[in-house]
Amino acid sequence: MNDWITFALPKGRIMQDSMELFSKIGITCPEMNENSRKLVFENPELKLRFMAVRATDVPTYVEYGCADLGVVGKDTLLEQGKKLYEPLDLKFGYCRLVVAEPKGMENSDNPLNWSNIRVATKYPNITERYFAARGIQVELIKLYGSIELAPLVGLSERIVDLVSTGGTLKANNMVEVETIAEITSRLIVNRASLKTKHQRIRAIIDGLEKVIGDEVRISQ
Ligand SMILES: Nc1ncnc2c1ncn2[C@@H]1O[C@H](COP(=O)(O)OP(=O)(O)OP(=O)(O)O)[C@@H](O)[C@H]1O
Ligand SMILES: O=P(O)(O)OC[C@H]1O[C@H](OP(=O)(O)OP(=O)(O)O)[C@H](O)[C@@H]1O
Repeated sequence: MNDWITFALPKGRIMQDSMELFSKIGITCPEMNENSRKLVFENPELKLRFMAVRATDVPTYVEYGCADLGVVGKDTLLEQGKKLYEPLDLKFGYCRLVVAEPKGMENSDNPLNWSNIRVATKYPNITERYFAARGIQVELIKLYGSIELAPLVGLSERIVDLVSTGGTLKANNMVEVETIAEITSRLIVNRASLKTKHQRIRAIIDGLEKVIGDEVRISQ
């Protein structure tokens, strides 16, 4: 089995973009198109295996070598701070990590005057670091989803969360006040696999790099 390549892919929105990109360098898995509750899919002809995992668990599977390669949002990498080899920005999954607050509040609320604030977020480490660098003390409330609910019910006025279309903020009567980071999906690689399966992994990285470069050039 050691000549197989295993990918850890997040079950959510990144999965389809990942497989679309991989198909451009011949990495495919017809078994994944079947509707099932399976978590591992194989393409025996190409000796490829795909694991469908929670987005936040992708770095763990790659770190421990259960997967040779993984696709994960930069937000998750920044939050977890694991030392993983991250050779490629895959350029999809674009969104921004922002500070937001209820609409109207921004008129009287100058971020330069913040000294002690409460923030609800899925990203406590990034949030803590971001505000600490500016000398702002932050009381963190860790949530696991639907972050935009927090200000509506008085849990916290401010949130740190991802924004893509801006639709969720708007629907919940909130506005962005600061951008913390621009986010895209990244390819991550297990360091030992990079040595033991060097040829196959190098070919995948180089192939993807070329496809992404070509796409960027065409779109410019
Ligand atoms: N609205 C969005 N638009 C574009 N990309 C997004 C958006 N929200 C999240 N992402 C990116 O997709 C990644 C996975 O998000 P997804 O919603 O699929 O999983 P999740 O529910 O956040 O994670 P988990 O399953 O571990 O709780 C995020 O880490 C981020 O990089
Ligand atoms: O700007 P938009 O295009 O509206 O996207 C932003 C929303 O997408 C993500 O939530 P997700 O759908 O992952 O749900 P969750 O909050 O339950 O994690 C993010 O946490 C925002 O809530």
